[in-house]
Amino acid sequence: MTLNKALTLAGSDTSGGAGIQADLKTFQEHGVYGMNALTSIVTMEPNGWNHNVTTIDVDVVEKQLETVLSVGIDAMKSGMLGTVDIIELGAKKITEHQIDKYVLDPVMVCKGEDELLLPENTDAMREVLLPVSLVTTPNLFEAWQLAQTSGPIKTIDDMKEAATKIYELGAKNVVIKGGRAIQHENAVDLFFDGKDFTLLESEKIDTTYNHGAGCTFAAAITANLANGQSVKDAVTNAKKIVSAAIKHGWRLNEYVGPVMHGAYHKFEANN
Ligand SMILES: Nc1ncnc2c1ncn2[C@@H]1O[C@H](COP(=O)(O)OP(=O)(O)O)[C@@H](O)[C@H]1O
Ligand SMILES: Cc1ncc(COP(=O)(O)O)c(C=O)c1O
Repeated sequence: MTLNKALTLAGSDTSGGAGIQADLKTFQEHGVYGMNALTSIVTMEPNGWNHNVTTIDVDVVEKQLETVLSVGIDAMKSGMLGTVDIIELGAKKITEHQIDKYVLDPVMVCKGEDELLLPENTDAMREVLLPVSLVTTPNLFEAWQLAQTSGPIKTIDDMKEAATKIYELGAKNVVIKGGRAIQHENAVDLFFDGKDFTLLESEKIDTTYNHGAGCTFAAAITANLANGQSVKDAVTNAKKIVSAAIKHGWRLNEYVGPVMHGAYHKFEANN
């Protein structure tokens, strides 16, 4: 038996809910063999849970990418990338290795923190990663930054405007995650393939235990693509996975509640 293979180029969330940990757990849930190239390590201070980010040297990131790409992959995603050098390296490898199933999760902030990590990273993602992506999955804040719309995205019409701009920047498919913040009764994501807008709706869950939701969503899309699904099916099915993961989110400690990555298959797949 062989398994389809996926690569995540992302940071390590030492607390286990987001980052490569979320990606590899989600790949596993989809029967996909996960491999990774680590870009950064996020640690938390026990007193207050403030985040510290240590970036991996770009040469070491390149060696990891070469290791995985020499094996061969069916799909790839990226998450927290750390520096412009790593972003440019990612784009170069995607082009050189003709990776056509690449999902760009343009991670700019950790949940609950509004401050942009590094503005130059956003510019580099816009310029070199959007054009090589098959799908990109910004949240409302990230879509605003990538599309450079006049103000924050609040409504479905705002999402449509931003999705159109991000498509024009080169992403072949755009999913803007409305989540709990969008002005709508449901958690609505907007899917745009350059032709049609599709709203993906699920019940808005009242929880703060949502750490890792964005990573889990993008990883599920990547796994579905690795397994041969169309982009639209991959995104639609990933929405079910992340909704269940949020619904069953849980309290890790007084500071953070991760999603339950495997909740869909554990609790809901047979209902
Ligand atoms: N409270 C919520 N209830 C239901 N779905 C949600 C909720 N928050 C986020 N989602 C969904 O989870 C996925 C990830 O979104 P989000 O958490 O906004 O991403 P990110 O982690 O990048 O900020 C999206 O499909 C979004 O609609
Ligand atoms: C390594 C890493 N990647 C990505 C994220 C983003 O997580 P989320 O999926 O909650 O947006 C975080 C947040 O803490 C992180 O530590």
